[in-house]
Amino acid sequence: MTLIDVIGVTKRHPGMSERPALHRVDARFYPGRLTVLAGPSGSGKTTLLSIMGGFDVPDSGEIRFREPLPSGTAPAGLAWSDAGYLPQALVLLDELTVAQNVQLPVNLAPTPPPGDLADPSHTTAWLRALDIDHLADRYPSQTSGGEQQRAALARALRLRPRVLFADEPTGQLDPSRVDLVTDVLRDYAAGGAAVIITSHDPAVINAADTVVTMEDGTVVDVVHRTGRGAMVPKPPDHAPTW
Ligand SMILES: Nc1ncnc2c1ncn2[C@@H]1O[C@H](COP(=O)(O)OP(=O)(O)OP(=O)(O)O)[C@@H](O)[C@H]1O
Repeated sequence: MTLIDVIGVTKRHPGMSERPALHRVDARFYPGRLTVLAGPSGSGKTTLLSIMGGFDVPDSGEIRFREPLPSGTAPAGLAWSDAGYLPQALVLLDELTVAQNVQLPVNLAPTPPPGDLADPSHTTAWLRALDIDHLADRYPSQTSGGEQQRAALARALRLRPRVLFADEPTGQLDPSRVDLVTDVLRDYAAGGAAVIITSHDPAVINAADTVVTMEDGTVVDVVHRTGRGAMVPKPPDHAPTW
């Protein structure tokens, strides 16, 4: 079963007169998989991700969420516990420390998170997993771009969302940290979440369970892997549109 269906989505940004950013895009996203949106610069990856995450709206077409996501909800209505989003711009708050930034979704949640999820030990665990626990008490401006990127990823994962959207999550990292973050994303997906990211990095694309390749605002190829390196053209329940 899919978790997210993208159905006939077209998007023309303001000022785009000719080719739209997305043209009748159909795509399906599955839980338990790390999916990479790949393709050349300007092919529409960020636009698709931001529409799925509720930061932009399509001109036509729709995004459908399936259980356990709240079906019938528009992307902008998703809670942080449903969907975490890592934008390219990171948007860390400068007046909060790294740890406080990561804890922020707990403090902003309209209802208390379940179990002990509010406990700051979860923030510490994400900081440790992403190798930035030694920076917990620094302010973002006192950290490197790659460290800020990992802090923003920890924040997106903090409420253990069922889907994670991440725009170029390794774009500012050196190769060893690319491997670390890729492993974290793979492990998180293996726990049952849909992890959907954009990337140009061959190492990240190679580690993906599914690679959706875009060109000129359309999906031109979808490859699912059964295990590392083993490629299959389609999953068993795959629909003919893919
Ligand atoms: N806010 C905007 N206003 C006008 N055009 C935009 C805007 N955002 C994106 N575009 C255009 O839409 C198209 C798709 O852009 P998008 O950012 O989705 O591509 P991308 O595949 O994510 O690129 P990259 O790999 O460089 O991040 C491009 O032609 C881009 O110039």
